[in-house]
Amino acid sequence: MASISGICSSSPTLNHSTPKRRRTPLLPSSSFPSKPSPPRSLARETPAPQQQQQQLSAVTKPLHAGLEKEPRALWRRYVEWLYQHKELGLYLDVSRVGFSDDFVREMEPRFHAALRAMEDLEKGAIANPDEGRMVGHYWLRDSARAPTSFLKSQIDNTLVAICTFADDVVTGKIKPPSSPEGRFTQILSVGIGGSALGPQFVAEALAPDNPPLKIRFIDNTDPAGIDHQIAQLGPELASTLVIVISKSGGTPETRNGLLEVQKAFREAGLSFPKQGVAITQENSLLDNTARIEGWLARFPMFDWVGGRTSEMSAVGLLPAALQSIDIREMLAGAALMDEANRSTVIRNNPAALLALCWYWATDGVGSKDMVILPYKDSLLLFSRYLQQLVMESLGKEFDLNGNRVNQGISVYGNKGSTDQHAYIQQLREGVHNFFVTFIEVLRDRPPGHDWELEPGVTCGDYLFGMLQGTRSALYANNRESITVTVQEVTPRSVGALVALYERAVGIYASLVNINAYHQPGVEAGKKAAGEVLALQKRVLAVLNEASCKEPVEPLTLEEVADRCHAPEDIEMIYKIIAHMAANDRALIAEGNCGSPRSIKVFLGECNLDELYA
Ligand SMILES: O=P(O)(O)OC[C@H]1O[C@](O)(CO)[C@@H](O)[C@@H]1O
Repeated sequence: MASISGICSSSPTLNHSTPKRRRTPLLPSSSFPSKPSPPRSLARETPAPQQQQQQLSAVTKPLHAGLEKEPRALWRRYVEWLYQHKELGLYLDVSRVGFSDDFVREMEPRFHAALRAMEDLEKGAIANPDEGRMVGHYWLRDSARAPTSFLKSQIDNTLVAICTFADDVVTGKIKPPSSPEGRFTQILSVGIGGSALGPQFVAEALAPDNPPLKIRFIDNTDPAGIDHQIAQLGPELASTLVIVISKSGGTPETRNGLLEVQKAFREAGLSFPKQGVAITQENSLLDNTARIEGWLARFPMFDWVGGRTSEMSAVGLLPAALQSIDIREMLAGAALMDEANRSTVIRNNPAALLALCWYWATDGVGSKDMVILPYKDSLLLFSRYLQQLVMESLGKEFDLNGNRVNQGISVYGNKGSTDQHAYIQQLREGVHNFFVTFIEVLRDRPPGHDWELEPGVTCGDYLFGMLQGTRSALYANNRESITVTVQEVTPRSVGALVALYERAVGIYASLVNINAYHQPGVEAGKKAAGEVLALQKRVLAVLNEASCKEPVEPLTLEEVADRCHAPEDIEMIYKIIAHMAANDRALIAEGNCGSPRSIKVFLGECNLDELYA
C-alpha cells in the first residue's frame, strides 16, 4: 500500500412533474522558402508608442534564407547550439531551424525585454492586465518565490493537504461509505479545458500500470460520452471518488457533468457528498455548493493560476497523487526547468531558445503551424495539452497596445511513428505550412526488459530510427524541426516539459507584445450558446401552446419563427427543431428535415403547467 512517502516522496523543489397529455405522432418520424515571399519585417507596420522601444527595425528574415545542408557545417551548428540540462537529462536541439547569427543578435534586445518582463511577473507584477491579475504558476513549484508570505503558506499548506488526503484515500483511511471494496478504486474527474487537459496528459504519461485508483474523465457536455463513463464504472461507482474541477466554478459543461453524475449516484442509492471533492476558487458557486452539501473535501484554485497553467496546482497534483505519481518529483522537475529558464543568455535558456525558433519559423506572426511529435506512446496527449497552452495563450486579436494583430500559432500532433503512416506524407511533400517539434525519449523500456527482435536491433531501435529518419527526410526537403530529448518519461521530466512550454509561451507572448494570460475570445461562443438555449425555450413555449390545442396545431418553421418574434432566427429555429425531433422531443407532422420548408412540427406532450405559467 502506498504511504505518504510513496505518494509525495522526494524532496521538493428537464424533468418537471407537471401534468402532461400524450400525443401520438401524426407521421413516423527545394529551397527555403520554396516560394519566394515578400520580405517579412519583424517590426510591426505601425508600432504604438510603447511598442517602439522594443521594436527592431532591421530584423528581417532573409528572402531566400537557405538551410545549412553541408554535413560538417551542420554538425558544427548542432554542437554549437545544443542545449543540455544535466540534472534533468534534457536536451534541446535547435540546429534544424534556420535562424542566422545575425537574426539572434538582432532579436537580443527584444529577448532581454521579454526576460525582464518574466522576472517582473515572477515577482508578482500584474502580468494579466485585462483581468488585473498576477500570474503565479511558477510559485507553485518554488513557493519561496511567492511575493507574500501569505501566498507562500497557501501554496505550502495546499500541498500538504493534497498529500495527506491522497495518502488517506490510497491507504483506505478515508473510505467510500458503501463500497464492498472498503476503499476508493476509481477517480471520475469532471472538468474541461485547463481543468482536464493537464490531468489527462499526466495520467497517460505517468500512471503506473496498476494505480491504486484508476482515473477516467468527463470533459464535455456530451450525454452519450457521460453515459459511457458512468456505464464503464458500473458497480464501482460505489468506490469512485468524483473530483469536480473548475476554477470559475460555473462552467456549464462541468456543471452538467456534475448533475449527470449526481443523478447516477441517486439512481444507485449512493450519497454523492461522501464521495465528492471540489477543486475551485474560494467562494465560487462550486465551492459554496460543496461546502453547503458537505462534500468529502475541497481544495483551492488560486486566482493567480490560470486553467491552462494549473497542472502544478491542486488541479494536476491531486489526481496525480491519487494515482501514486510522485508529485514532488514533478514539482522538482518544473522548478529545475524554471531555474534554467531564468538565464538571460538565450542559448543557455531553453524556453528562450524555443521561443526564438517559434519566432523564426512563424515570422513572429504565426505563419506556420507547430506539429508536436512525441515518439513515445505515453506522451500521446502532450500535443493536446500544448494545443490549449499555446493557442489559448497566443491566439489573440489585439496586442497590449490595442493594435489588431490576430496572433497565434496553431498546434497539432499525435505521436510517432504512428503519424508516419498518416499525415507525415503531407509534411514531407505537401503544403509547407508547419515546423515540427520531435520529443525524443532515450530510454526505450525499463532496464532488463529489452530484447533483440532481429540481430542487433530492438523494437525501440526501430522507433529511434523512425524519428531520426523522419527528422532527416523533412530537413532534406527544407522542413524545419526542433528536437527535445529526455532520458525517460518520469515525473521529473514531465514536470520539466510542462515548465519548459509554459515559459516559452510567456516569453513568446512578450516578444509579440500580447497578453498570454487571458482568453476573451472564448466568451463569444459561450454567449452565443446561451442565446441558442434561450431561443430554444421560446420555441418550446410556442410549440407547447400549439400542441395543447384540440386538435393539435402543427406549425411550419415560419409560423414558429413569427410566434417567437424571431423571423431572423429561422435557421437556428430549424436546427433547434431538427435536434429536438432527433431526440423524440418534437414530432414532425408533415415533411422531413431535409426540406426545411416542408415541415410541420408539434410536441408529443402538452405541458399544461407551462401553458398557464
Ligand atoms: O476551470 P474552469 O473555470 O471551469 O474553466 C475551464 C476552461 O474554460 C476556459 O475558461 C475557456 O473557456 C479555459 O481557459 C479554462 O481552462
